[in-house]
Amino acid sequence: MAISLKSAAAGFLQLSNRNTLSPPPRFPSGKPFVSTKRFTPMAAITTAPTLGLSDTLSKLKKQGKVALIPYITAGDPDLSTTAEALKVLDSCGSDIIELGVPYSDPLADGPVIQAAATRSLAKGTNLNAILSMLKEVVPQLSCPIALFTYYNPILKRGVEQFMSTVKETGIHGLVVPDVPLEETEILRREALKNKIELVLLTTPTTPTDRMKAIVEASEGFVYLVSSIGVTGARASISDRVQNLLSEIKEATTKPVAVGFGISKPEHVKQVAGWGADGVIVGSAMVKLLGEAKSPEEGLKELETFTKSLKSALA
Ligand SMILES: O=P(O)(O)OC[C@@H](O)[C@@H](O)c1c[nH]c2ccccc12
Repeated sequence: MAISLKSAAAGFLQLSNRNTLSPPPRFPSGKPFVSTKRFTPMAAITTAPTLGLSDTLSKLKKQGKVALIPYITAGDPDLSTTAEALKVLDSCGSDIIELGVPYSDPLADGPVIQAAATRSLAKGTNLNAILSMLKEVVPQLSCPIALFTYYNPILKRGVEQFMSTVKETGIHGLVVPDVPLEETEILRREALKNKIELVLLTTPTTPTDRMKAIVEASEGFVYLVSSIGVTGARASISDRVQNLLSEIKEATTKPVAVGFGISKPEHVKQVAGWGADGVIVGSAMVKLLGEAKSPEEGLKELETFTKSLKSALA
């Protein structure tokens, strides 16, 4: 079941109007992730710590570049492939990677990401397994990771516990699409305490004063949702994004990344040309990985696709 992001005008998704959040999902009892691939400890020790989200984006801005920000769903088709996919995305020039925690009720997701979450949960993927995988893989990456989760898995674990556990993995950012602005205070406080950048989202139907509050509170970058509705590749990107970008840029000097629907090199070029500091591509990446004939096939297609998007930003 997906709800239109139109309702996000009141904050994010209308979940804030719920008296009680739906019961948190029961995470399957997946085994902790144990990679078959070992990295040489020296690589981990000598790798310079990666920059955070905002530092990465301001460095790119100084170079006159726009960030490529892929999203993939953790555990689809499986966690070992996710670990390899993070390395492929990093080596193909991704500047930030959004890693999605699969959730049983992904209200803002379209069919591709919903199906990926269902497959991943059916495989037994859970937050603990994702975090142990990240502990192993993050030191091998040169780009920062932003963990992407709905609000419930955070509430289930407790905000303080969630933030400190997540910080131990070395990730830099957090994106929570359905946290109502009114409830971000505790999230922001705990995120700041753990030096995690909490990214907030604004949409085409968010009233200007609310957009300004969101932009003010957002860390790392501001996520501009390009169109109403749910995630999913679109044939074209609305040129309304250009005006939305200028409105936001009048309100802040923080970097703004655009997501929703972007699925081709020409989309990437267009959105970058409209002044975006980052371009987010999710469903198109998830489809390649999750629907390939084999994990190896999916990783190869992911590499080719990511390189095509990267060259569109050159
Ligand atoms: O899938 P798309 O249309 O390329 O959009 C990016 C999106 O996948 C990613 O940022 C995301 C995944 N799930 C979300 C839920 C809400 C907002 C954003 C997201």
